[in-house]
Amino acid sequence: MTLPKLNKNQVFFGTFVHAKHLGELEFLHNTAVCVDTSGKIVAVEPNCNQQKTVEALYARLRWSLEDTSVTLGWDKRLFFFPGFVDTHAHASQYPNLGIFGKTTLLDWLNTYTFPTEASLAELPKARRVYTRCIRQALAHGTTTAAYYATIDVNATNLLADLCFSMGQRAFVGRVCMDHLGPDYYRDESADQSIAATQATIEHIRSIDNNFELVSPILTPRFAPACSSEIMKGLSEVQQRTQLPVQTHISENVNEIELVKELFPDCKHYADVYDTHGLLNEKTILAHAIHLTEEEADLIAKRKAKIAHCPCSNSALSSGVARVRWLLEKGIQVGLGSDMSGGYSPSILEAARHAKLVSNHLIMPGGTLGNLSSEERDKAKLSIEEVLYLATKGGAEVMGLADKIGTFEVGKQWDAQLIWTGLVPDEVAYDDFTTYGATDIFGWETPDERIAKWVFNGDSHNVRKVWVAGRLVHEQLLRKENWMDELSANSDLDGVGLLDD
Ligand SMILES: O=c1[nH]c(=O)c2nc[nH]c2[nH]1
Ligand SMILES: [Zn+2]
Repeated sequence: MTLPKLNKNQVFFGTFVHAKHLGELEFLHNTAVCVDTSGKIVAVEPNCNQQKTVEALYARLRWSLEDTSVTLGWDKRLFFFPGFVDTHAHASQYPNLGIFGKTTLLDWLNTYTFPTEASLAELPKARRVYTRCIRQALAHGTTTAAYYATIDVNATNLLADLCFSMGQRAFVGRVCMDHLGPDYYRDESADQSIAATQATIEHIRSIDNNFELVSPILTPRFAPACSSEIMKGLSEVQQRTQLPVQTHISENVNEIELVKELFPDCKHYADVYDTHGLLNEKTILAHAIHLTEEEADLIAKRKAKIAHCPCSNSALSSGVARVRWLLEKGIQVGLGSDMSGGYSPSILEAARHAKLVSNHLIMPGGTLGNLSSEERDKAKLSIEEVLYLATKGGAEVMGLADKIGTFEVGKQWDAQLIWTGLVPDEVAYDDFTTYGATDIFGWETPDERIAKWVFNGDSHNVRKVWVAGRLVHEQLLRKENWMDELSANSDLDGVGLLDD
């Protein structure tokens, strides 16, 4: 199968905000973005006048009014933002969001995680869990995700089917683990694990043969759960298929001790993956908290990527990753929800948490608390930086930077429409939608509006979400065309409409 073409071209009008470079947000006001029927951006026209632009653009693109649908975002409380990229998420752990008590990694796996993952061999349950996971991720603006499923082939295939049918761009990995896991949840052997992985690759090829939307990803769970044979086998599959790889590294101090015991001939944790042929530019390593200088240098040399998972790192008391240090080594970093080590499906939550834990790192008593004040200030991440990690950084980590992450000609229309105002009572479904948490008065600068959204926003701000040009989520409101009416009546300075 291939993705069917859309039946219309599309033009989106309004303000577009994106991060083309680390630490910089670009605001494109009064802009039109044109998307063709393959979901690709074919024109970005700043400073446009709606009527004139439509006429000129349609002439240039040879589009006609009948073939084109228009989405208006003419209101200062609205902006388009690139869809979020979740570089590390366990879809199979979705029912456990928020449930972790006082556990740390290794007892958390045994207490909560392995029983839940094993239970998804029951396909009706897997369907419920995966459907709700994808729906929530889309509703939070996540247009692309790197998912771990479980060891079960049928349930993994089901996750891939659901991503494809619900329209989420995804990497879907069958979890490989022939060691450490309990008897009831472990691969029988390395050979069986590789054959099962191969079966999921074939299945995904059968639903999306060019891996346009959904792609397989090789998924050795983490070194302590994998024999040398399984890792070597997966490396051979990777050399043959060029598929991406995802795994965990250096998350927890007890885990690192375990890796030393299990692989005494390896120099360190990163060396385990390197000597088994799994450390290369297609590898996504989650956490990377306690890496040594030598490990980080090796990761940089191999061009492997890092999924920073701050919500999980805090929830499981794992530690604080030194993101600035990783970035300065030239390592590409994205954000991961790591549900359900992380407590939230939201990459906006991961972004705000990434900012806050970078402050923790340099507080008195923090890992970098003894640095000079200049160096401490540098270690902190800015809002612009965490939004870059949430979008373009994530795209780089997933090897998709030529396709997604910013609003540029040639990229796919993977986007979210964000609303930062109040919603009239007659339109909202509940009080929370009416009042929201992002309360814009109207006097804020564009940067301040973004800051208020980053620290107070959630899925209530996400009005519409598109992947590859397809509308995949729309927030339910009582009055369906409320947004269009608002834009049509807006004088571009509509803030204050609802003020007391
Ligand atoms: O955060 C994590 N979640 C997991 O499921 C896992 N498995 C191994 N290591 C892990 N870390
Ligand atoms: Zn994880």
